[in-house]
Amino acid sequence: MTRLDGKISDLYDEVVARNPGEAEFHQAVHEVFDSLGLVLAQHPHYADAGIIKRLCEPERQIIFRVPWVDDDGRVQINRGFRVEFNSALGPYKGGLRFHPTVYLGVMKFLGFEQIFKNALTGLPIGGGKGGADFDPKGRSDGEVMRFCQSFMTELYRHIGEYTDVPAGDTGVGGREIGYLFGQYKRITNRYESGVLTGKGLAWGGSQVRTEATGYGVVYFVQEMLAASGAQFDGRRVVVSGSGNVALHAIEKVQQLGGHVVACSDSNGYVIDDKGIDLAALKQVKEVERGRISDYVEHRGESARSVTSGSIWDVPADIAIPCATQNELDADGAQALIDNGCQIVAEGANMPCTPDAIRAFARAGVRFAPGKAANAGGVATSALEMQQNASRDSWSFEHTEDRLSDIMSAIHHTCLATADEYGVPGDYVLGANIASFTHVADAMLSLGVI
Ligand SMILES: NC(=O)C1=CN([C@@H]2O[C@H](COP(=O)(O)OP(=O)(O)OC[C@H]3O[C@@H](n4cnc5c(N)ncnc54)[C@H](O)[C@@H]3O)[C@@H](O)[C@H]2O)C=CC1
Ligand SMILES: O=C(O)CCC(=O)C(=O)O
Repeated sequence: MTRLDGKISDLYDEVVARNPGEAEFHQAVHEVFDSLGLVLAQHPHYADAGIIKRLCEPERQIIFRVPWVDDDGRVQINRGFRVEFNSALGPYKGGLRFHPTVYLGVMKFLGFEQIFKNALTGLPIGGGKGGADFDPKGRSDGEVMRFCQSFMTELYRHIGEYTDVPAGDTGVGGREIGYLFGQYKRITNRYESGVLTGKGLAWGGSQVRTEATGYGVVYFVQEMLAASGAQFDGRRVVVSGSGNVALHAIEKVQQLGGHVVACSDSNGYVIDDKGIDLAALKQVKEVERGRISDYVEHRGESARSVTSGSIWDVPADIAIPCATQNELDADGAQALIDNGCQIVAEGANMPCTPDAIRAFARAGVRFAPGKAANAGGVATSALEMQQNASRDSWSFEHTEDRLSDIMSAIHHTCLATADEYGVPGDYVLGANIASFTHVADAMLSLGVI
């Protein structure tokens, strides 16, 4: 990572020293700090009031044991987390991730990002994140249910409609939210719909929440194209991943006239010259829960599977990384640049390494950071909270219109802030500065807490 300037560099060194061994958290903090020099030059009072230090220290970090019994009758132990990072703008809000790579550093990077992402939505939600080092892959429904019930048996005492509102993330979808909500309801004897989002449509969920992150990132790209008078219009798009965010990003690109030619999972990627067939992909990933290579069997000659190399070698006008953190490095960025890619928008959280982002900037590739581009998911969660609070349920069309308006407003905020600070077109600086000042001003109003 590059060296930061002056006072902000000392603050960064302090964060690293206070949070040893948490590389992903350091990376997320560094990315935000890299934008703050410009703000502090004009508004030194943010540093004087200790706002930056306070922002880097979670308000509360909960770590707990999650014991459960597998199908063979063996006792399994996992570690659960909830990092309640910042509640200046509203109750802590952010997803739960179930994945074997989960540890405190990943939870803190995701919770830290969530503060700024949620601020950009303009909705009253603070930032938090949670999860467990549980691997749902290969587990039966019964095992997933018992795990979720045990996880909630501790988590329930920390969350609530006005306190902390978890949702899904990697490894946590509708099935898991159902089991978590069921256990919360049972323990508390309260039908508190607003305690979780991403619920089923029959029991308090919102239309469009499932689709929202993937649709939202594509709406954001549509705005980036429109800013230079362009449209999707048959442009070649590569989307990494094949989970919730990727599937719905592919769907929306296709609806808007783009041509998605490749997608992936952790085993490799597929290229389909005729364009990814979404029905076949959903069959493989959502019904059969198979590998991405199985897609080829559904498609015949137009598709092929690649298990070595990188999806970023596939020529594309637009790249939308939707899988996981640090999946697109400097080599991947160079391959995209060499093939003429013009736009990269992060559907996942922090999928591009700092070197990749610098390479895009040098090459003039327009780059949208996740905290702006993938904010549609959490924004629609906040819309779900609004519907729960008013005991209402909106139509798909109305909710999607709200999502599209929110993504357009975030795009406008990024560019307007970048202009204001003399860095036109810089989405990273625009997103970081706009969200930082929003949260920082709220924190200043609330006093030293
Ligand atoms: N679900 C949501 O509403 C939101 C998710 N995100 C972020 O989007 C990303 C994906 O999340 P979801 O789609 O919800 O998770 P998911 O669990 O539904 O899907 C993850 C996908 O990524 C693939 N994958 C994992 N590691 C990979 C690798 N190294 N290379 C290629 N593919 C890989 C998996 O095979 C799977 O297809 C995560 O970074 C998550 O934090 C961000 C905002 C909201
Ligand atoms: O909908 C939510 O509350 C969480 C979404 C999320 O985890 C994210 O934006 O990364």
